[in-house]
Amino acid sequence: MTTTIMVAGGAGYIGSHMVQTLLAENYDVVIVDNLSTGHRQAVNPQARFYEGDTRDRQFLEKVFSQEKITAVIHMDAFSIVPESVQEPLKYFDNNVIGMVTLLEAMQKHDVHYIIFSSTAATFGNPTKIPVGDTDPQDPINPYGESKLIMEYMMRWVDQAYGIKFVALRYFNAAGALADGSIGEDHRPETHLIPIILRTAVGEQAELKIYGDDYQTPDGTNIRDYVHVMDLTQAHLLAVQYLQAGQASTCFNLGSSTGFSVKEILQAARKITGQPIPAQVAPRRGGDPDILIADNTRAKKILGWKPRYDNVEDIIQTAWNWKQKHPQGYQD
Ligand SMILES: O=c1ccn([C@@H]2O[C@H](COP(=O)(O)OP(=O)(O)O[C@H]3O[C@H](CO)[C@H](O)[C@H](O)[C@H]3O)[C@@H](O)[C@H]2O)c(=O)[nH]1
Repeated sequence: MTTTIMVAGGAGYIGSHMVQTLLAENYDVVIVDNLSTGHRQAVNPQARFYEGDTRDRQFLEKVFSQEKITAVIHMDAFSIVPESVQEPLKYFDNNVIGMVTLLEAMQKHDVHYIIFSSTAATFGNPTKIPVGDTDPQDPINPYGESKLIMEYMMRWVDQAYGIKFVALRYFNAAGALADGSIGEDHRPETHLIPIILRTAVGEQAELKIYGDDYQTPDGTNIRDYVHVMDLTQAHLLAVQYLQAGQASTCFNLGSSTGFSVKEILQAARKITGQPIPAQVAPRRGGDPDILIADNTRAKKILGWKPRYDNVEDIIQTAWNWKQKHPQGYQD
């Protein structure tokens, strides 16, 4: 019997890669996306696409009535940290209210499984590195707070209605499908690797390195870059984990290796063969010194095996995408 999976946010960066992984594994896929940050061109034609907003009860009612959904992969959220600080209500409205209506529809239509895109931002400034799955969560921005609220909501909803969840807390999602056919296209773009590659092709004069006075060996922030296709594999395993009757839980998803901004820049210079000018600028604000995941539990319990263990390989896939789509998606 085919299993139908709804990907909320399936036209977004991670969502479009998720859809690709599910289709490759012969799942039947339903995409829900309002295209506010996703792209029509990123919608995989092999999936059934419903254009609409997860906060819209009538819209969700239509989708859940027409489709027999086994599990929801919820990747639909705003995720720009500085924007969330400027406009917190926009984040609580989109992220938290969207989760309320989605869980309501799931309850009404007897959908028992949800895999949720959470974030390292739920930890705030971590109490230790690497960050373990059960370490204290204390967000320092509304984006992280909204995702933590969503984690809590799912716990209560599981208790009340038996909807099982796996929350996957991504560290720094990066890279693209290896053939460069889909990739990362945020507007505005705030993420390090796409900005570096934009600088490599001369679209931007120089990379601004936001601070070199952090408590790290070269003074720049250290992050844990994890390939987007490795993230999607973890979601697939999480669906299977819940279908096997396992308990709701949360996992940190990262490579468990950290790279500084300067190290990423060096790796990108090597991959692209371009000089990529860079200049140290003031701190951007809200950046913890170091974020590295402890991925032991995800590996042990889900059987997750990240395939990209080399940051140059990750950057290479992002470069493939950039070279094939210099202007990103055309919609
Ligand atoms: O032009 C730039 C862009 C980024 N950086 C630096 O590069 C590092 C990575 O920045 P990103 O914006 O690529 O990623 P973040 O670590 O800020 O954010 C990621 O992790 C967050 C959780 O901590 C959220 O989940 C967020 O959505 C996700 O993209 C940071 O030290 C940042 O200061 C620069 O120096 N220059």
